[in-house]
Amino acid sequence: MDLRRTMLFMPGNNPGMLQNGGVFGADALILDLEDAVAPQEKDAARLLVAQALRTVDYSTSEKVVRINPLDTFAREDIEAIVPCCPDALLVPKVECPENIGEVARLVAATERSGQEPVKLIALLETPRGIAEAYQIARADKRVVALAFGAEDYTASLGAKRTKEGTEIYSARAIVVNSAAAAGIQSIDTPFTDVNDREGLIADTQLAKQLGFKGKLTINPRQIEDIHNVFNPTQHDIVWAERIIKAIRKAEAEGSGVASLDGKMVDAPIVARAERILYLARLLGLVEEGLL
Ligand SMILES: CC(C)(COP(=O)(O)OP(=O)(O)OC[C@H]1O[C@@H](n2cnc3c(N)ncnc32)[C@H](O)[C@@H]1OP(=O)(O)O)[C@@H](O)C(=O)NCCC(=O)NCCSC(=O)C[C@@](O)(CC(=O)O)C(=O)O
Ligand SMILES: [Mg+2]
Repeated sequence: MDLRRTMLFMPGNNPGMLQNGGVFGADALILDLEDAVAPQEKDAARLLVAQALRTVDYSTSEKVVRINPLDTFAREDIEAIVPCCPDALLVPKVECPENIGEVARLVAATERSGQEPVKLIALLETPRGIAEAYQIARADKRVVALAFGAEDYTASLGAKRTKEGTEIYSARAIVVNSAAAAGIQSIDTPFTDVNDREGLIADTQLAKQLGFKGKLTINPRQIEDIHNVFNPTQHDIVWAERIIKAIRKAEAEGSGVASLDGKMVDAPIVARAERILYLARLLGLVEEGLL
């Protein structure tokens, strides 16, 4: 599983940000050719992003490029960017599975032989995209995640954005459920007030509670807080270890159900504990081979 707790946007027309992106420890970096770049700067940004992919060391961060929508500059973006070996493309304003099919076809036609296949992440930010989320998630084997964009979504709805996010609750739930049904990740919308730490933490906790596996990120100062929310706590890890021990003991005694602190422990609880320990091992929070 690829970690995508944070996916940091870097405007594709900002050489300083593109140069420094690797030092912040984001799980993924999104070199943006879409909304962060004005129409008259698209050509220059495409060249800059291609150059950055070839020359900048982004350390362990996944390299993702947000291309433009199919009805604008997607073809030019794919032709210029795919040969520079990004790990994935973030495809904005995806409305139907055919959009993904078309991008996948263009990517396949551009990839060089022997090149690692470029993954796709579908950004759902329109009412129709939300309505077709599951079909989009299953549209092509390259699709590894659904991401949610609340600003464009609420603009299309004509709904007012609030800090509490009641207006995006149902769309968030659909994105999470559709991604899980298709066996891929879901990534939440960015929190746009970079000076409101408390708000960011609360919004990320809500996203995690709903089932999201990460959050789009717009500023390096947001990374640590988002990681802290998505990382398993020491309390989670201790709980998960106790669950695994309890179920192993029950199994040794011929039972599939255990009891811990008076609560039933069965398969879904064990699966949750295993996920916590898997993530903890991936993050180096517990020793390899423990349990
Ligand atoms: C928000 C702000 C202006 C704040 O500026 P500030 O100046 O206050 O930041 P400071 O913290 O003071 O910066 C301290 C130091 O960090 C450097 N630094 C800052 N940000 C950095 C970064 N991202 N990458 C690398 N470096 C960075 C900076 O250069 C400085 O370096 P230095 O001068 O050397 O000290 C700035 O972060 C920024 O531009 N973010 C990216 C915004 C963006 O990409 N938006 C489009 C994508 S979202 C989108 O499209 C979603 C959606 O699709 C979804 C939907 O639909 O909902 C939609 O449609 O909305
Ligand atoms: Mg958008």
